[in-house]
Amino acid sequence: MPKPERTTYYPVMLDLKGKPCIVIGGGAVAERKTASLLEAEAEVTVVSPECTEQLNAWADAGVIRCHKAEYSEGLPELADAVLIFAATDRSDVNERVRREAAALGKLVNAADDGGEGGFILPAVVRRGRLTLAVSTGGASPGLASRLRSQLEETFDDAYEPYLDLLYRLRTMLQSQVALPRERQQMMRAALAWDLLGPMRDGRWPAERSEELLAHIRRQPTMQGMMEAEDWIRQVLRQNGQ
Ligand SMILES: C[C@@]1(CC(=O)O)c2cc3[nH]c(cc4nc(cc5[nH]c(cc(n2)[C@H]1CCC(=O)O)[C@@](C)(CC(=O)O)[C@@H]5CCC(=O)O)C(CC(=O)O)=C4CCC(=O)O)c(CCC(=O)O)c3CC(=O)O
Ligand SMILES: NC(=O)C1=CN([C@@H]2O[C@H](COP(=O)(O)OP(=O)(O)OC[C@H]3O[C@@H](n4cnc5c(N)ncnc54)[C@H](O)[C@@H]3O)[C@@H](O)[C@H]2O)C=CC1
Repeated sequence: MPKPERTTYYPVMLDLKGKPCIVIGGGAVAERKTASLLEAEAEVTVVSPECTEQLNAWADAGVIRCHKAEYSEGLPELADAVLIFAATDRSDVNERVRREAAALGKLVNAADDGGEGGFILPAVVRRGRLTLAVSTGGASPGLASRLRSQLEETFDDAYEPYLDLLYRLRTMLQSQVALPRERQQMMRAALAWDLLGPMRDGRWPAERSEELLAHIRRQPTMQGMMEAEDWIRQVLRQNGQ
């Protein structure tokens, strides 16, 4: 069988907080794209004569801006947008959005093509600071969705406090340990403690993380990390390992 053409997409994590984005169309697909933009705290404008109940509720609550009109070229919101989404059920309209975006040198996501507009969306799992994204490059969005469900089972809520602890530890070491090599060594030691399991099964309650951080703050060296490790072992033994 001849190998069909394949695009190698470039994955990035965008910070869209407070950034203007525009969604053309107001159906189920537009709602899903808008929901993920809101999760990222983007400023969303929707342009569509008809909108889903949820989109209307967001507009009424002032969470998004909504223009109840058909798309037409030259919208200032489109020119200002960092990202553009064409999500109507009319391929001719989506194509016009794609052309206008291209003329402005902007990236566009078109819901009805295999990614010609510049970018496609992955299926996403979030656990606090952890983001897992799955893409099949447009080959099978349904499979991307199924894999996302599987990941949701494997990667549970324990990752949220676990990553919060790692984040706070890393931030502390960045300000207290001057040598990057020593910091890296200390972070490797912290990862090896593998506190995820104990956080999951209740052997490591949240206040223990505070105590651990205080301990390392008092002695931000490899020696301090080794002593912290002994203390962790003791805590876990007490809590019935
Ligand atoms: C190229 C891409 C462009 C883009 O939209 O970014 C695109 C395109 C198209 N999707 C279609 C159909 C479906 N899309 C989904 C679901 C999702 N689609 C998403 C992304 C993408 N969809 C991008 C590629 C992603 C990748 O492959 O990696 C997800 C991951 C993310 C999101 O949308 O936020 C989200 C899952 C979220 C989750 O569950 O977590 C389902 C399943 C369902 O609804 O349950 C179906 C029906 C089953 C099926 O067809 O597989 C059609 C055909 C329409 C038709 O037949 O008319 C097209 C158009 C075409 O292929 O030309
Ligand atoms: N990328 C994806 O994940 C998926 C993409 N699709 C594609 O996305 C398209 C849209 O799907 P749904 O949201 O389910 O359709 P829908 O029929 O629920 O919504 C279509 C929306 O487009 C709006 N619209 C129509 N003409 C317009 C215009 N001239 N200007 C502005 N808005 C206009 C309508 O008001 C309506 O809100 C489908 O036709 C299909 O091609 C479908 C499923 C998944």
